[in-house]
Amino acid sequence: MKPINVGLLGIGTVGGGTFNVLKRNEEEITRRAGRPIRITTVADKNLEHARKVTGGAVKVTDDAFAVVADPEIDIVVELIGGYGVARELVLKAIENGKHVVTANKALLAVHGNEIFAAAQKKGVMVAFEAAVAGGIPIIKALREGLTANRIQWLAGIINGTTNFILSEMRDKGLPFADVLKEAQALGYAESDPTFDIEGVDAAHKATIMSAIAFGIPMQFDKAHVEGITKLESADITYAEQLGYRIKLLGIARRRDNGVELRVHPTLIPAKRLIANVEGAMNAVLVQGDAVGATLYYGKGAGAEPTASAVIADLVDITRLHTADPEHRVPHLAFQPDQVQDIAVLPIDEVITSYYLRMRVEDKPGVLADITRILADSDISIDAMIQKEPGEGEAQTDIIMLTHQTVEKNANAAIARIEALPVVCGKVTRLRLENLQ
Ligand SMILES: NC(=O)c1ccc[n+]([C@@H]2O[C@H](COP(=O)([O-])OP(=O)(O)OC[C@H]3O[C@@H](n4cnc5c(N)ncnc54)[C@H](O)[C@@H]3O)[C@@H](O)[C@H]2O)c1
Ligand SMILES: N[C@@H](CCO)C(=O)O
Ligand code: NA
Repeated sequence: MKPINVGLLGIGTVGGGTFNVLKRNEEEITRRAGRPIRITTVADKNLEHARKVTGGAVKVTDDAFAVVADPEIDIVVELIGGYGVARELVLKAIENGKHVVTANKALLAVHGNEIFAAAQKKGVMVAFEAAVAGGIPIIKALREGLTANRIQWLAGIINGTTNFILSEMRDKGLPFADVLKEAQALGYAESDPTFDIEGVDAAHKATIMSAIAFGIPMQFDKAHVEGITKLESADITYAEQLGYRIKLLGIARRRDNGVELRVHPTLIPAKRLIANVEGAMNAVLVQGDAVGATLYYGKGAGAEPTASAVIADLVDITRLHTADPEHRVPHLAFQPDQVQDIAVLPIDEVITSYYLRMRVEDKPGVLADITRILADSDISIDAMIQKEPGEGEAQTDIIMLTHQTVEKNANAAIARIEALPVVCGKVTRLRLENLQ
């Protein structure tokens, strides 16, 4: 059996994992793929490290462009990351007629439309299972397993670093900065960890999933992105008291007038399975009209879990590459000429429930003033806590959970509440999803 030849660009965390798993499970993988998958060349700008990992078994170079131009290479695996050189290398590989496997969600969310169009034109495959939720086969599930369904919404814990931070802060009371350093040492974080903690990485992944779920282009620039850096521990505690957990969720939801695409800290009922996903684990909940709710769980980051997805893509390509391009699974689940230009809704138009925390004067009638404003705006209250003021304190906290409303309506009501003389400072507002 003639091996399929792979050029590996970047042998860091994921590249190293890919190299090792491919070697360890070589026989089993060959039995599945139908022919050996052989890494023939590794390109990494850190030559010494690349030589150490590969142990002299393959050709090592610091010139990734030479690899994408090498006529012997059938598949290029891009594990460098970022939008710069990675974009150039992927486009060059496609131009040279090579299939591409990438774990680079940033690249696909921002330049995916260009990359998939180029691949389509050239008749090559671009596979990216590792780009969303690492080892969980969520791309496969959305693209192939759920094709009978009109997918209504999906919501996922799709950033291991932030889920790890939230879990460790809640369980062990550890400070944010210390836990972030630990996540970096464990290889979960992006090279720029602000992408993790500010929600950008999760938004890249949600963007990719929204395209496959709804048959729309990548619209990362329209996604609403909020991270966990402004989250206060008081809200994590109050949420627990009300029976909720706070998770950084990536949400994509079909509405009559467009698609919601948003990442933000979200209260979810503690009794939901997904609320109990802890540490660096990921989980994605997908609601289809025929299948109902389905939940996908597993390791979303780290060397070997991510390598698992990279290699699954290599096997898929090995099996399919001799197939007529017309008969392959479409890159983005829908046939390329069937992608619909459905717009992502501005965040003001999103429909969700809210958690509101406000500091108020401990005076009669305060609660009545606040509930009147909410009633005027047609916002129902679902649950409430009013704290006793501390010893000698003239102020106290009120926490409310509301029913669903359009965000602009909630914002207008909150502005009126903040204008009340008995309300001190800003109202803390978090979104809440029941995920049903
Ligand atoms: N680490 C994870 O758990 C994880 C999970 C899923 C997806 N990803 C994605 O996988 C990709 C790789 O991530 P990683 O964590 O392995 O990163 P990494 O920083 O550990 O590895 C990147 C490697 O690329 C090399 N490199 C950088 N510029 C280069 C260039 N111009 N030419 C050749 N080599 C170059 C670096 O020397 C390094 O060895 C990123 O797109 C990341 O978002 C990572
Ligand atoms: N930085 C990412 C890696 C996996 O994509 C995370 O923490 O989930
Ligand atoms: Na995946």
